Amino acid sequence: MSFKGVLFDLDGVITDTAEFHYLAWKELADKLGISIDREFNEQLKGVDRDESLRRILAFGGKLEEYDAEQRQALATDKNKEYSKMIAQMTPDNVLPGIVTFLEQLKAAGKKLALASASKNAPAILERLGLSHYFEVIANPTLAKSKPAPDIFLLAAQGLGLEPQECIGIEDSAAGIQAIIDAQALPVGVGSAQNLGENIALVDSTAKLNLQFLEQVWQEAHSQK
Ligand SMILES: O=P(O)(O)OC[C@H]1O[C@@H](O)[C@H](O)[C@@H](O)[C@@H]1O
Ligand SMILES: [Mg+2]
Repeated sequence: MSFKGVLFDLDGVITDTAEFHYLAWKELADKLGISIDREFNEQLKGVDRDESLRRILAFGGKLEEYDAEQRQALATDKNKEYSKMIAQMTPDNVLPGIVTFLEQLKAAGKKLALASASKNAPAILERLGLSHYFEVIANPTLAKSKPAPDIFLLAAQGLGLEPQECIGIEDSAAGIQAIIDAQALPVGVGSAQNLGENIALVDSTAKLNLQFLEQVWQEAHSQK
């Protein structure tokens, strides 16, 4: 038996919007007098908009200064900047190897779903010209933020599969935790230092391919 579905994160896996999120948050943080760097940014990856802002404010010791309504206004400002960046995106912004990988998965009859925390996900997939590969885009407004497993559970359910029949692909620590807790099989894009020692990893999306996923699946299931 092999896996039947693949549940994809978007930002940092399919396209490098992780960088745009960072730049937009950094601009806002600078205005608030809070200095964030790329190392701190790892804690924002995969996490939803309000929780990201809360983490930035807490990092600057200013969380108590802003109530939910003020945070909402700040998050809207950030999203305006971010929206300007994504409006410039084209199919050239798809990360290396991803189109070939999606083609391979489709040809092998795998079902594909998007399990992104981003409310901008449908617009980004459109700009990248990739919407038609995905049967389901799980709605993040119906799910608790990663590391809760909800968005992956929703994505698997949308495909009509059990999470145990799926592989989840993520670039964030929060997302890997969500995949594990959903009981799907995680594959990380990134370093063991950021994502953990005990999961299958690639250091570049160019290394994602069907054969690699089949191998990871067989290894995980032969250990049982
Ligand atoms: O603000 P958006 O587009 O709804 O995105 C929410 C989150 O989506 C995740 O995919 C990103 O990794 C986070 O950095 C981001 O905060
Ligand atoms: Mg991501």
